[in-house]
Amino acid sequence: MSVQSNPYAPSPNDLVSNVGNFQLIESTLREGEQFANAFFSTEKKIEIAKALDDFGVDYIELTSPVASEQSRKDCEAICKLGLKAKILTHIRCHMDDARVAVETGVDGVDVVIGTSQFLRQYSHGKDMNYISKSAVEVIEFVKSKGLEIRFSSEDSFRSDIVDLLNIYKTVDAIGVNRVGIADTVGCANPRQVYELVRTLKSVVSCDIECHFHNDTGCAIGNSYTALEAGARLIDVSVLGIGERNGITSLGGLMARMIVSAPDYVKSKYKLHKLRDLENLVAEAVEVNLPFNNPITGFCAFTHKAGIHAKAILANPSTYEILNPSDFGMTRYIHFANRLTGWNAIKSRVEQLNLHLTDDQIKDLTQKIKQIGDVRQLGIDDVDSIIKSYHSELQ
Ligand SMILES: CC(=O)SCCNC(=O)CCNC(=O)[C@H](O)C(C)(C)COP(=O)(O)OP(=O)(O)OC[C@H]1O[C@@H](n2cnc3c(N)ncnc32)[C@H](O)[C@@H]1OP(=O)(O)O
Ligand SMILES: O=C(O)CCC(=O)C(=O)O
Ligand SMILES: [Zn+2]
Repeated sequence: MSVQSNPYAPSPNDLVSNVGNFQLIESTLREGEQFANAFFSTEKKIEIAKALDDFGVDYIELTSPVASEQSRKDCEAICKLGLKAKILTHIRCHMDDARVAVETGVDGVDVVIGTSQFLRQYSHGKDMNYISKSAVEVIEFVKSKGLEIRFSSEDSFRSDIVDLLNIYKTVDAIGVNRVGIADTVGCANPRQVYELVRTLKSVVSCDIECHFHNDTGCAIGNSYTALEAGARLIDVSVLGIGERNGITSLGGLMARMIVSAPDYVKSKYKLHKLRDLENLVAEAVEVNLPFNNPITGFCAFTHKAGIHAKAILANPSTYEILNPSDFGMTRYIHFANRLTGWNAIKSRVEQLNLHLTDDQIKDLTQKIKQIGDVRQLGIDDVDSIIKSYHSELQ
């Protein structure tokens, strides 16, 4: 059989794509703290930061140190842990915030200010001239302290494109490390993302980071498209927790990226730790893992209908684009239902170490379906139907 190249990988001729060379800014301890249910004690923040670091994220973003006294102390405590991931804090575009941030021990500062008409009018009330001046002042100050600095325009997709490009050009010219695009209200679609990132890439030389809210369900798709268009960094949080219904989820993005850049993703991230990480955060914010969560949802690798089960038993790739073992998970063939087929039942008979001919298994399958027509079946039910069918034949 000929070796086929991966159809989901970027084309080798696509020189702008960062699909196989992306970084994660993990924001569970910043955006995630804005999730309605979130309250993280200092100990819990430290536990989550260590788990994120162990998973392999590149950056950990923390709540602004001016949010509260304890937020500042927690930021300092996490900086002292000596993690491999770089520690960032996230502040308004204001010298008062910047002065506090640079004293916390962080490796870098993420600065943001709204550029859309909505935010200019109703949030901070400043015009583009003021925004540009304060951005330059904050960036030069943070740089003078030897720290990384990123400048981001909040609500980028509802901002005027000329305003956006001007401010990004200004900050790029003074040596900002990254610029950020933020889909603060989750309004952007993948095509708009591709166009904005490509346009921005043609006017700045620094890296581009993207932040996508999931109000309209596009966060993971938009993140992928941003990387295709040349963005380098994506903001994520565990389970996607954040303001409203949150942002790109770490696990969801891993699912997408392992398909397109398997070697990169597997070598960089400890994927088998994803489930523990998600359980840790889910428990901390008192939610269950969503049933349809990519990778770790309880049925993410469960195959039910007979047609699926037969093919999966023959070759899992028929109905799986992700390999559960890459994440320390296992697949499951759901045979105790009326949609089952004789191939699934045969597999169960073999697991029970029983011997029946194919014709007997087909007959047995019809009996299981008859019972499945009147009530929900459990594994134990079907196992006893199989066992009594078998013993009646003896
Ligand atoms: C889209 C995002 O998620 S951005 C990140 C959001 N994160 C946070 O808000 C962190 C938690 N926030 C807080 O603890 C508080 O809001 C603080 C400490 C930052 C500010 O608290 P307060 O001074 O009481 O102000 P309040 O929260 O009511 O209003 C926000 C203030 O920030 C100003 N502001 C808002 N965005 C920005 C910005 N990007 N740059 C500079 N100033 C800004 C507003 O003008 C307003 O100032 P005002 O008091 O002069 O009107
Ligand atoms: O700093 C950023 O880039 C994003 C800020 C934010 O959370 C948002 O705009 O939704
Ligand atoms: Zn956000």
